[in-house]
Amino acid sequence: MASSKINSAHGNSHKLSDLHKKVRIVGKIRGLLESEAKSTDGSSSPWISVQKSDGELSDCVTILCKDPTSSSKDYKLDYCYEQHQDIPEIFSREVKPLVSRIFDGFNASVIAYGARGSGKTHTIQGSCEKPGLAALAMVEILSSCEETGRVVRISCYEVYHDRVYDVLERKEQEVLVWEDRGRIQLKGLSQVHVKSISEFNRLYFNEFDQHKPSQKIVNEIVRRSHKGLIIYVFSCDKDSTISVVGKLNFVDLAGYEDTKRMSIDIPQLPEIPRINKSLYAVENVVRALNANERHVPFRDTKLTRMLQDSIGGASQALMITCLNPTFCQDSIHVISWASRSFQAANLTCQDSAKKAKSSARIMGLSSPPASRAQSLSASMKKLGGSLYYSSGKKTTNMPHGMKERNVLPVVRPTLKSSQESTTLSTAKSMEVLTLEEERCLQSVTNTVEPFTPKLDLCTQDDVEFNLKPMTDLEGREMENSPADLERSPPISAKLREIANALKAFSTPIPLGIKTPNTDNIRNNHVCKDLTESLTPEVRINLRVDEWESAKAGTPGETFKTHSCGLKKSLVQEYLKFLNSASKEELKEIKGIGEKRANYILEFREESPEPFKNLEDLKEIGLSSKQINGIMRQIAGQLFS
Ligand SMILES: Nc1ncnc2c1ncn2[C@@H]1O[C@H](COP(=O)(O)OP(=O)(O)OP(=O)(O)O)[C@@H](O)[C@H]1O
Repeated sequence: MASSKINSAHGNSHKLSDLHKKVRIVGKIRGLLESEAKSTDGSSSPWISVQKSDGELSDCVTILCKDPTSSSKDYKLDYCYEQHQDIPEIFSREVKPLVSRIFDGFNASVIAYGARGSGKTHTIQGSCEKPGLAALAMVEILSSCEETGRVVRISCYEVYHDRVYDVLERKEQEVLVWEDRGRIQLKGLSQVHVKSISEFNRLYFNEFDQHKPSQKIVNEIVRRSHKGLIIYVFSCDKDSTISVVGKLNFVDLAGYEDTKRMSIDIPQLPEIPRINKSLYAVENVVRALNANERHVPFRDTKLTRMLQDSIGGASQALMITCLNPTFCQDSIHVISWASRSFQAANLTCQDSAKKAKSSARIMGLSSPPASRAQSLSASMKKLGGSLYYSSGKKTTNMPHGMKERNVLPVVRPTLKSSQESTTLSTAKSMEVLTLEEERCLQSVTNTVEPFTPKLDLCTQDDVEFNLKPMTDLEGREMENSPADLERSPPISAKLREIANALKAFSTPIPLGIKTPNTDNIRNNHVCKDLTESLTPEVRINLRVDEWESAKAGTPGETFKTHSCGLKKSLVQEYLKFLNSASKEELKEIKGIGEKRANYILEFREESPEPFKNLEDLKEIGLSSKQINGIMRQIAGQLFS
């Protein structure tokens, strides 16, 4: 990976590749508590250690965790602050650059995540004596606003049981999270004008400390919730019209705790499963953002919805993974998740560089970088917004190439009225980012891939599709995930018919019939539309080639070959369906709403059979994960 670095306005170095990351993921190992220092044997090596292969210049760091119950494991993150590195250092290296972005019209978020007692509150909130990142940011923002005449306001909230409550103005009523054309509105959340740091301290510490005694008692029962602070910077023009310049969010997430491992002596709080669910939701959002997935599940919880305009789109976020200095199984869980999200971002960076390079090769472009984007967009326009190989085959590797006909709406910078102040700032940010990232993309990868920063808005289509269950670290579906609760009714009748057709197909296989008995199949066949597709190519392949070869193998091999053949048939049937079904039939399929159906039809006008393999489904805005999910579900229907 490119190790070239650029210096920010504050003398902090950031890798060029970091500019592509939505969420930078760093670790922080908490300092030892007095009690821990006493019980720690100074001669033994710590359970957690950080390796920086290239010193401070490392692109990433490796965190080695010694698990007494199993072998040591290592995890990679963007960076990790060790015990001796304290909050002011994290502030100047990580948060200060975000603060300066607020004044440029961007939103940003700093989120602390970790096991219980790992130092999240210490990092974000700190105390009057040892201010945390939020207070340090406030000092910086206030001093800058003093010079520019800008106004600072803050809001504090608490998310408890997926309900948002105002902390500065206590009331029974919960805060409502509304989305208005991509703008997140928090109805009922008070904003308080802050002019000095002492005013801020009084509001911030007093309000939160009501719920958080500074001296914690082990196994204490306190209300456990996520706590957030929003710092808004407003500018005031000559007509005294106030508009938001940017906002900076600080979130102190509730601690992760594995309930399965909790001792029976420790009273289990009823909110823990819900807390863990909401932590998974944050994880899923961060991973989707870093993996550059088209769909980001912001709608899974109130908290992720609240943060939508401050971690998605043109915003940037910092995730601080707080780690316990003494052995903690929950910290291993947390760091393995963080490492996965970090790697998702890296794979995306490498992937887009590779894709762009191969596109460049395919297009045979040899023009200098500056003119490449132009020539590319010209060819795209000529070809109706799609990229084509010279052979006429559509490329599937064009994550941004679909911008001319996005299935998911793309927020374009529109400068409308002064009422839309937040939109104004977002729009401005996006313009700036487009240029910045486009320039950066060209210098890092020397590519021709067009870059379109997007703020994905969830449409009704996405809501329908967004019912995929949240998964835990092992990819298991979480119990009672919102997706379970709202799981859509059984797959549409059309797919059931496909499944039935496939069941019918599967019958003759063990008999070793080389050509399908179409009469039998037709008799069992319930789907009139599919009668034409009773002898799919794949079936013949299975009979003649695979079945024959499998016959000679062990029962295991035979079974494998047949399963593989069935899988191929299922895929072929599904693709055939997408290539031929009417709009209404398409809309019956989970994941396909009005927009995707229109898009498919439009696609079919260009080419009679646009879907030749599952990869082609990416062109209707589905990610690999979503495609796999659909196929798994269809296959599951065979046995329902
Ligand atoms: N860097 C540090 N150096 C020394 N002590 C620390 C440090 N960070 C945290 N602590 C102490 O560790 C204890 C736990 O920290 P903190 O309350 O911030 O954890 P937490 O992750 O917010 O816990 P919870 O999940 O319960 O909210 C506190 O007593 C705090 O003062």
